[in-house]
Amino acid sequence: MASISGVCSSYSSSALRHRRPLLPPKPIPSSRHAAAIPIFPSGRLPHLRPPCSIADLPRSPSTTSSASLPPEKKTLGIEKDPIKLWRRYVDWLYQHKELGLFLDVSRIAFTDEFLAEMEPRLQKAFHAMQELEKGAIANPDEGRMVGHYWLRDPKLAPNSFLRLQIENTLDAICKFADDIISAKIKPPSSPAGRFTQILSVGIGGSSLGPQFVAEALAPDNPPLKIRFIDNTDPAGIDHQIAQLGPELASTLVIVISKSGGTPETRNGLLEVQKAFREAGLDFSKQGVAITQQNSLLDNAARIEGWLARFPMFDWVGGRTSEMSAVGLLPASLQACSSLIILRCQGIDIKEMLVGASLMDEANRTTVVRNNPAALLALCWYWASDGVGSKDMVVLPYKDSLLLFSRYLQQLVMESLGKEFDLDGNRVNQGITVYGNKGSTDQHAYIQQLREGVHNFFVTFIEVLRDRPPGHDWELEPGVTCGDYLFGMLQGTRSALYANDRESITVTVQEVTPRSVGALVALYERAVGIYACLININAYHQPGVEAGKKAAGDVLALQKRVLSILNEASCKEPVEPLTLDEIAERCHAPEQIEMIYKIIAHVAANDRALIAEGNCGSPRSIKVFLGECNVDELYD
Ligand SMILES: O=P(O)(O)OC[C@H]1O[C@H](O)[C@H](O)[C@@H](O)[C@@H]1O
Repeated sequence: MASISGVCSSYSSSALRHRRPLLPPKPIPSSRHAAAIPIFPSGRLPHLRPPCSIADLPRSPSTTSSASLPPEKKTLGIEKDPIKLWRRYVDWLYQHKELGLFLDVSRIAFTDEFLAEMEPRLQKAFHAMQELEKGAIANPDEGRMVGHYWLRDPKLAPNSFLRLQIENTLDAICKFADDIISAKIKPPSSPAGRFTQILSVGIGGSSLGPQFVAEALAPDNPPLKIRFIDNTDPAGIDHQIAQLGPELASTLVIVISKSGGTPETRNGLLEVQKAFREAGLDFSKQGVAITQQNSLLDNAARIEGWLARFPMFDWVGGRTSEMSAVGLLPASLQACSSLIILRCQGIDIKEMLVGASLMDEANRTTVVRNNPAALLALCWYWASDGVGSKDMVVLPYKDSLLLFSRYLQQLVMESLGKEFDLDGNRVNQGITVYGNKGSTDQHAYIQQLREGVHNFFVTFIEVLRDRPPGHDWELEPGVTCGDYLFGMLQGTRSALYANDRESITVTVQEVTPRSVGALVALYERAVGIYACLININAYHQPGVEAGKKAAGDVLALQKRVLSILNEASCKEPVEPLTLDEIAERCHAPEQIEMIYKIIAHVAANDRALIAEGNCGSPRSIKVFLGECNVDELYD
């Protein structure tokens, strides 16, 4: 049995959010004072970027710009006169009639000068987006097209092969969902005679969209309830499997991974398959894969004869895959009331696609004030000086939209958070996104937003319809519960603005498949346009690879450590080793800290490793294995 004295098992991971120090409030010269251009800490000049160089965009030489102002000047420029503000509100209010969606940018204090300056850059961004939609290699590093817009309008796909792939996949999803919901396809050994649970195994873009949509749109008591494994945390996985209990026999497991080789997803699958084996169930009769053709996952699913396989396309990125099989299959399975199961359908995925397609259409106009995604990108640029100097706090005032900010966190931060621009300059770009929901968050951190460090702008998401018709009542004369929610949103917006905190408000009538599709499409396009404005590739994620590689190195080192300990523990008498000795025998003296952490972790997990000494003073520790495995091969 493993044991280690002290507090070795209390290691905690570091904070999730990476914060960049704010730029010092140096004066930024206007174009009329171009001579005194300040050098920023990273050596970059945030307002002097060339246009987006996606595809074959013409490159214009850098020009001096006053596209944004330092914080103190912006504050001075914030309009407070209510009548002038009302005029600004009316002047700038964007409405999408068919979608019932409004965008209010009046509480972002951009100036006419800023608009004029951004206009040519936005036109270049529009051109780049047109090229992207036509099939340009918009992800140059990976040599890939970027085709998520085709998913909701397949006729836009650059050739008929791709169009058919999209259409056929959608047909296959609808048919499969119908067959599952109507119990035409059943689990082999469930007394229920139909699937009753869905377990989605995936991470990042292969999970965040489905989680967001399930939270937003799933019916109250769906006959097919969805749950998620989105980590390699064994306790978290156990928790999900334990909650399924005997219903594992009627669980449809959807394994989602574009690459088909993501370790967390593979581990989740292996854990679930083990649970199936232990329950005497045949996983292949209940497993579905969504992945690229011929990936490791695809091959395993094919060889093992899983229930179904659906394709992920090379030209759809994980974080923009909600309208592919990744998002549509889980959504289409989340059916309504079990009483009418034979006539019941899941979340209306076609409506989601319509919402996204209508929003895409609106975002194709080159008239900036009529283009909601461009307006968002413009506001982001203004509010964060085009360098991410302010964070984006996303506050939907609707419980069902709780996961929108989490979904946007990946979409925005993985797309925009880049070290280099398209010309190879080090820019360390990005915008930090966080938020949960209002008014809940008013009782958590709004205090700081109102009065504390001024390093953010807010996006309120407002939903006009409080609850389905016929259910409302007045809990005070003339006031409903929903009126309170409305009041909280409006009050917070006003209170923040009164203290010079800028905000955007997106309003939808209701949370429906259509409005959810529209919101996804709105932010996808805003990210694309903003990426063009700051001249970065929004469609790759080179930084993620570094962490994955480092994790692989840690596991390789762990195998070496265990192998060396095994060798020493097989000696007669057993030879306990100090950390220095282990590091030396691993030929990795520089890795001694990691070796210490590996030993502490293994020791905390009953893995036959004995560490004597006080973990508070690592040099005193001596380690050996409680069992010698002569045949054990750790490499
Ligand atoms: O879908 P997968 O290939 O399993 O990838 C899952 C996730 O992996 C990486 O972390 C990427 O940075 C994400 O963009 C991606 O969504």
